[in-house]
Amino acid sequence: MADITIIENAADERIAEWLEQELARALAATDGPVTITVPGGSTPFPIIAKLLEADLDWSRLVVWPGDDRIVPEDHEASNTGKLRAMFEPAGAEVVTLTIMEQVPHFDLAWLGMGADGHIASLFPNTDPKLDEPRSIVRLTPDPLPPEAPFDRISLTLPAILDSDTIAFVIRGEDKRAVFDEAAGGKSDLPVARLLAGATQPVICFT
Ligand SMILES: O=C1O[C@H](COP(=O)(O)O)[C@@H](O)[C@H](O)[C@H]1O
Repeated sequence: MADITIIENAADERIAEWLEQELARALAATDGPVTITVPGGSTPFPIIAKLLEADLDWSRLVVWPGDDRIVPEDHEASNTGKLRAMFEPAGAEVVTLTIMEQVPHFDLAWLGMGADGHIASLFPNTDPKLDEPRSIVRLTPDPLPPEAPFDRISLTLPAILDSDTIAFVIRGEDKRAVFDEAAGGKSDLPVARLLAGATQPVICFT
């Protein structure tokens, strides 16, 4: 079972500071690129806005959306479009998630979670597996989430787990209960399957 550290009631500034430290450490450890995957939805963007105030060598950061909705990048539901609009002016690269991409090892895998226990776009109905041979898959959530009722593209569990550290931001009591059950091995939701396969440190900001 994963080694999970929970940081309670973390404000966006606190999470951005932690991300800055992680990125600074990774950048200092190499002359090459530092590669992270980040979530979409709504939770991460105010945190990313704070993070981008940091004085880092953004030109060496490669950002992979962990998932996206199958919509044009200028659609309001596009995770990639929002990430590109934020990270690219700072000098970072934002990858377009397609099933043709070769997914690298991530210095950091940052995840959100839905109240249904989905992570990235690995929804419960899609039965994500730890031994999935593909790194990126296209999926249809069922039921379609009303806030973003679109087909999806997503990193798979093995692709997310190929990372040095996993960080979650889980806001709200309903999500927290789902996360705690998963962390305790008491559910079989996608988040529980990921945690069951995690051998790296996991930090969860609530
Ligand atoms: O649809 C999605 O939802 C999850 C959770 O989003 P949140 O706004 O409730 O935190 C997100 O992690 C995922 O990337 C996104 O596509």
